Parts: sequence; structure tokens; C-alpha cells
Amino acid sequence: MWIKICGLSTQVAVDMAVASGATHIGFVFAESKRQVTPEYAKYLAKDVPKTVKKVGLFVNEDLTVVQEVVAKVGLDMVQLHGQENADYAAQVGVPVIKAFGIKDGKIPAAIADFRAHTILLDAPPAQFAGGSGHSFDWDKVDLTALDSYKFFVAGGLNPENVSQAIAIFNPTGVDVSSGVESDGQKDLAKIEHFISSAQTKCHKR
Ligand SMILES: O=C(O)c1ccccc1NCC(=O)[C@H](O)[C@H](O)COP(=O)(O)O
Repeated sequence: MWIKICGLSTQVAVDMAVASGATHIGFVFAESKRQVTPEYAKYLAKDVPKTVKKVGLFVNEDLTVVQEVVAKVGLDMVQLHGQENADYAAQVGVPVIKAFGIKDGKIPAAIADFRAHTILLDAPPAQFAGGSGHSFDWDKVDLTALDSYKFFVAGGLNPENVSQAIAIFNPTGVDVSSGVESDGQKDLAKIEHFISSAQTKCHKR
């Protein structure tokens, strides 16, 4: 089970995510209350073991900028939250996670263009392109549309509901940002709790 802790911006939160067993950690380079500079992300990432994937989040960014940030920070993956197409994704140079906002439970047909990548099912964009803390309607999703895809479930997950999300979706991974925060800051106890809850849920993939 992949477990991704997203929107990290402090060393203690990075350390807690890694020590607790996160498989992926995310840094937001797009406009956001969680935005970090490439220089600071590089600093935060310097002691992260190679086994933990460092993911950079972007929204409709120039491809050359994305490639520069990947090289500068040493990112292992890029997560795209805008209208980027498959041609763009193919040129990023590292594996891509493509986020899709799920409205009325509908899995967009465009996920087929990203079969070679990983899909992230999220709530539709709100003030920013992601990280809203809102869930989409889990019960309305046609799960057969996700057969044969690698995918994260995201959007409004927290330590209390992550087990249920895993039980419903049997995803490749789960992803959280707001649900491991208190007063807008990453909460170390919630990070640990989220990861242990996700780990203890039995999983087939
Ligand atoms: O976190 C942000 O502010 C953000 C801004 C722009 C694009 C993406 C962003 N975050 C994505 C995520 O943190 C998560 O992958 C996902 O949206 C789930 O977030 P949450 O509902 O807060 O757990």
C-alpha cells in the first residue's frame, strides 16, 4: 500500500512522515497556502531515504520549469493538478501522478490517456487546485472504471476514514494533506495516526 503525505513544509513533518512509514511525500510548487520554493524543498528532502518517493505538485506549469525543479530538488515523481495532457506528462521525465477531480462520482474518460501513469482521484478544485480537505462522493463511483489502473484515493481523507476508503476502493495508494493538519499546520500525531491506520487495513494489491 502506497501512503502519501502531501503538502509538507517543515522538517519535523517530513521526518515524522518518513519515520512513520510514508512511501511518498509531496511538496507543493503551485499557488497554495502550502507552497514551498524549490530551494526549500531541496533542503527538506536532503535526508529522505531513497525508498521514499519525493513528489512535486504542479498546476499547468511550463514543462521546462517542471523539469528544472525535478532536477534541482531530486524529485522522483511529479503530480499534475491542472489541464496537462498525456503528451505533456510523457515529457516530464519522471513518473507522473495525474489528479482528476471527481464530480457526481464520474470517472473522467480522460484517465485512459494516462494509463501509463498513476491516477489520483480527488475532490474537484476549490480555492486551489487541490488540498481542499473535501471528499468526493465515494458511493457513486463505478469502481470497474478503475480496473487495471494504478491509483491513489485522495480528497478529505483523515486518520478516521482512511480504512473505509481502502475498503471501498482497494486502491494502490492513499493520499492526504488537510486531514493530517491542525490549525492549518501539519500535525505530527495525525501523520503517525493516518499512516498506522492505512497500514493496518488489509489490502490486496
Ligand atoms: O495542497 C494544496 O494546496 C494544493 C494546491 C494546488 C494543487 C494541489 C494541492 N494539493 C494536493 C494535495 O495535497 C492532495 O494530493 C489532494 O488534493 C488531497 O488533499 P486533501 O483533501 O487536503 O487531503
